[in-house]
Amino acid sequence: MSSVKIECVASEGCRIGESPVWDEKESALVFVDITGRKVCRWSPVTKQVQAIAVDAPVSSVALRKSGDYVITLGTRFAALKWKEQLVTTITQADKDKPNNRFNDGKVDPAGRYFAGTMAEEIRPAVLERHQGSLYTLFSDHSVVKHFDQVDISNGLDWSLDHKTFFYIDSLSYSVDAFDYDLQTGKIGNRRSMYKLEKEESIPDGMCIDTEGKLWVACYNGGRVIRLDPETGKRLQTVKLPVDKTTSCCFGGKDYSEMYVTSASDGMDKDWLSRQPQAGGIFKITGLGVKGVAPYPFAG
Ligand SMILES: O=C(O)[C@H](O)[C@@H](O)[C@H](O)[C@H](O)CO
Ligand SMILES: [Zn+2]
Repeated sequence: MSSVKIECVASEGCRIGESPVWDEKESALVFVDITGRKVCRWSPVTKQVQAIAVDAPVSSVALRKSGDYVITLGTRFAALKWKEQLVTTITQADKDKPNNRFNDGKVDPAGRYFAGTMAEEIRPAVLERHQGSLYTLFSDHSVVKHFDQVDISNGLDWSLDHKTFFYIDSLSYSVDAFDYDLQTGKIGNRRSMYKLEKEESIPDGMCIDTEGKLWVACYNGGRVIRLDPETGKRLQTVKLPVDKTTSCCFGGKDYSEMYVTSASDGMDKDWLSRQPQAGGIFKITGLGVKGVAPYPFAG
């Protein structure tokens, strides 16, 4: 634990960096800048970020079995062809809510794309409440709504045995668990697994490691925390040099490195001058634990 090392690998300065995903085929980290309206790809070899500009807030990106990516764009699920820089709509959600947009999303172990919505923020964490819903995009491109009344739909992942779905609605300050049916993609029996402490602030994106423990990025908390879903206890805290840590994933060789995205939206000049790396991408090594490869969307 003492050899934990944190490095800012891309300091381009996202407005809201989010949804980091390791793309093994490309040996690169894919992520989005939500309000910057960009899908980005960072190569550890060139140390450069390539970006594709899109026409709406892009809140998550996922791998696709057929190659390339799927994204949540505004209130749409869309396909993104990287080389061609081509975005095509798959389907739209929340048609009756023009002020909404998608937020975090992730593909389940069976290849279904889960993503939730929220009202557009007036400023960070300030928005019309209860406007969001959680959706699944199936491989046949049909969409199912699981529930509504969500404030800020955020981090999600599945337990190693695929029997539990973990989910964060940020303004509940809770990491929740559901029973998960991998056969059908249905969720049920919601309960709180962990309540954030005050200095941890707002729970945002999360990912699971190969020991079945959850890593949660704490927005305004400047940290990632490792939780034990069995006991509901926090096992570890890793602090970062920026407050607005938004999400995390494992990547790199054998998924032994952790990547953390961050945001700069909502910070004034003073705050930004104290944290010049705000909006950067961070690599954490020496955690002594590995992650699970991301699942590609099956459709
Ligand atoms: O990164 C996200 O998931 C949201 O889009 C952000 O806006 C923050 O989470 C939010 O401001 C804090 O709750
Ligand atoms: Zn988020």
